[in-house]
Amino acid sequence: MNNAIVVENLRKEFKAYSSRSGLAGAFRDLFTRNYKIVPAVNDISFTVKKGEMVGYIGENGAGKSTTIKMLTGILTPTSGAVEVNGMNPHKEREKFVNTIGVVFGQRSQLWWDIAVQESFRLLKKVYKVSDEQYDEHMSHVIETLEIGPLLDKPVRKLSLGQRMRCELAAALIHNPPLLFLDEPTIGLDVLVKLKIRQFLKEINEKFNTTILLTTHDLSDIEALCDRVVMLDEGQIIYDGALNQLKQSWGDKKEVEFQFLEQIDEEELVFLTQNLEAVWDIDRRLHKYIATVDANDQKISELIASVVSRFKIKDIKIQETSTEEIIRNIYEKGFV
Ligand SMILES: Nc1ncnc2c1ncn2[C@@H]1O[C@H](COP(=O)(O)OP(=O)(O)OP(=O)(O)O)[C@@H](O)[C@H]1O
Repeated sequence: MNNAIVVENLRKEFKAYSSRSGLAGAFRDLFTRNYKIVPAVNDISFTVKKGEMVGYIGENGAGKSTTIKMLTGILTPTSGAVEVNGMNPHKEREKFVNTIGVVFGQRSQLWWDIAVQESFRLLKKVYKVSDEQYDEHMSHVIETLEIGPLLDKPVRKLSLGQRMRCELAAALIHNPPLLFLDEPTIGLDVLVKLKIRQFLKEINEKFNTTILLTTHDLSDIEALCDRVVMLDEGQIIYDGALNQLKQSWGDKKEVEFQFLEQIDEEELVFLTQNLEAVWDIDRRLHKYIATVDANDQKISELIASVVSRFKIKDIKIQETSTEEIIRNIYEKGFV
């Protein structure tokens, strides 16, 4: 068995009630069955190999958390099949939960009012981890994530960055072969982010831990994942190497024109007709940022025509960043 996750035609439908206002409206909707069925996850299929670190990305509401909830057994699929670590997450629950670790960045897994080490102790019991296993594994985790001084503090007294490091440590108490991380670096400062990324790389290398990572921070994905699965309105729109995604855009570059003065509507039409996509305009600074085909001949012709027509202050050309590539895929559907 080489796969950690196998998803086949997975679907989750929710009832979307037509929002009548107030409690009475909500009850009326419920009893009059005034709702539409909306697929949050729409017949998706993908596999993740053991030891892979995969970025699971998509805009708000794309269906990422719903997928993770089905993969961890929190939600039951409407249809389709899921196999995680060779098991159905809804059967053999006790055995199953021992093989996964979960971090939901937006929701605490730790008990709010008790000291972190008490939470750890309770989880150790839940997962039936022996004292020896705990000491051997967790002393390293605690040291690497630098959470030793936090262990006797109640969770409610921790900062977000401190709590997230403790959440990650808690997900690792039983050293699971598979980690689901749903926005683990949300709201964290750069140093904590770097620490968490470094740590994830380390456990992946040391234990061959499989990681499915959901984040809106593409620098997390670039730092950790070779592969991305991209979701849009519940459907997979890209599944492949991050590098390949970049290469498919290798023939495009971004050009920033800064003019000396405001250009008028007619000139803007000329500009948009000659550029592939103008996507950012700062009228105050007379700046226009656009994607162009990276064919050198075409770029120099374009620049010559712009220079002859406008009073130019500055022109900058650069490779399109991954962030822009992905934004453009969502906006324009290019892959
Ligand atoms: N319990 C629920 N009942 C009804 N609709 C739901 C429920 N949970 C999620 N949805 C809907 O399903 C869709 C997908 O939501 P989901 O939370 O999976 O998106 P997401 O990709 O994780 O978004 P985000 O990046 O904002 O966290 C959304 O339209 C959401 O409103």
